[in-house]
Amino acid sequence: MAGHLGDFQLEIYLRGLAGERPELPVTYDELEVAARGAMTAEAFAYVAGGAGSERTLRANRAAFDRWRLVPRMLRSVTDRELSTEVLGTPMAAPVLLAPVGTASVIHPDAERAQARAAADLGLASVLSTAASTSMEEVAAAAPEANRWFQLYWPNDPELAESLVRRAERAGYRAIVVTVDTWTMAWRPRDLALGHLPFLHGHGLANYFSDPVFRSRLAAPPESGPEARRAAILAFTGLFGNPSLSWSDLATLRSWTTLPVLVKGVCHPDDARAALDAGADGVVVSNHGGRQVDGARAALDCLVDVADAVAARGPVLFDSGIRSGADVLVALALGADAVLVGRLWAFGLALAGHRGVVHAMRALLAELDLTMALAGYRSPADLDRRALAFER
Ligand SMILES: Cc1cc2nc3c(=O)[nH]c(=O)nc-3n(C[C@H](O)[C@H](O)[C@H](O)COP(=O)(O)O)c2cc1C
Ligand SMILES: O=C(O)C(=O)c1ccccc1
Repeated sequence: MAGHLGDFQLEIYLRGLAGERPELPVTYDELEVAARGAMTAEAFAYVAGGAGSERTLRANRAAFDRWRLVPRMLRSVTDRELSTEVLGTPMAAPVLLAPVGTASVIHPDAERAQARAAADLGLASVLSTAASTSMEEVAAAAPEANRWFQLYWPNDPELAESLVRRAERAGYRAIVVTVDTWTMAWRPRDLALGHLPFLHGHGLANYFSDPVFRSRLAAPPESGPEARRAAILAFTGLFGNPSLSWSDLATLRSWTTLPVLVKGVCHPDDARAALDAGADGVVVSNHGGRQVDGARAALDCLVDVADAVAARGPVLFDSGIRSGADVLVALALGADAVLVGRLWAFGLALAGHRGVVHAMRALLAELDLTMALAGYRSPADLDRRALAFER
């Protein structure tokens, strides 16, 4: 039988027959519990936590529970196709590994493991600006991976341009500019521990390796503890840019020929503004509930944004995807692909590269099996008629 992504299920049962239990959990909730035991309290708070009272973190989940698939039967689902292409990037399934900054607090292999896992599975992977491995090192570690670069647009325009040009040179295939995080939100779990990873030097590799950033320093960061502290402080001073407006997207466009996606769109008017300003696509996201506490669930924003964008460009979605069934719901509501953040991060915490592959394979297997059991052969066949809304 030609390989289905769902074959991971059979593989697990066959190993069970040989007396072996899966070493790692197959559900998000159990991955999170296990990952908690494998991480420092600080790292777990940082990854699992959200903004404020975490209302939006919870709302992201609650929104999924209101949509139910209405399975269809006897529709000949032997030949299934999950692969797709988004803005010229092929992917084995409409699932990307979301940018997760300062991943070295989670596991030393961090973004290398992210990109290598994506390559192993044929998925696309989005590298954070706030990575603990430079974009060139990640490219060298996973040259065959389909890599996109996520831009935190700094308030130093020359640095912004340098980051974008480096990404294009290093073979990244799209720029994902994140617009919901020009500063870190009020995050009580991190505040309670008084801990922010980048103040400890995590997630700064793209800055410390950048010629423009380095030219702003009195001494190179590696020349001693004092210089390193000064470089970290310089980073905090230029990380975000609250003065940006939609018209600035044209400047970003002028730096690169790569497709540009705007990540962090919730309002349909912002989706239109992004496309009017020259973006090629949008990512509906509330940053996994980490930025605006009280913000509407990302899934509830998806419907309105998908309607506003119509066929003008791809609509990607993240914030709250925990299972293959969740992926189906987001696709049926109009997403062309989804990103997952914490899921791969917890896999990383448990077993590095192997853990990321495991967590993603479990998601893809459930996606494939649930899609087929619900009567669909490919994501393109899904639309809102696949769902019922439960109050
Ligand atoms: C620990 C952590 C770090 C993150 N860092 C970034 C980042 O550097 N850049 C970015 O655009 N989004 C970042 N995000 C947001 C994710 O890209 C994504 O929007 C979010 O995790 C999706 O929600 P999920 O975790 O429910 O899948 C981060 C999320 C987490 C959990
Ligand atoms: O923590 C985050 O959500 C995030 O996006 C971020 C921002 C700056 C540095 C590292 C991560």
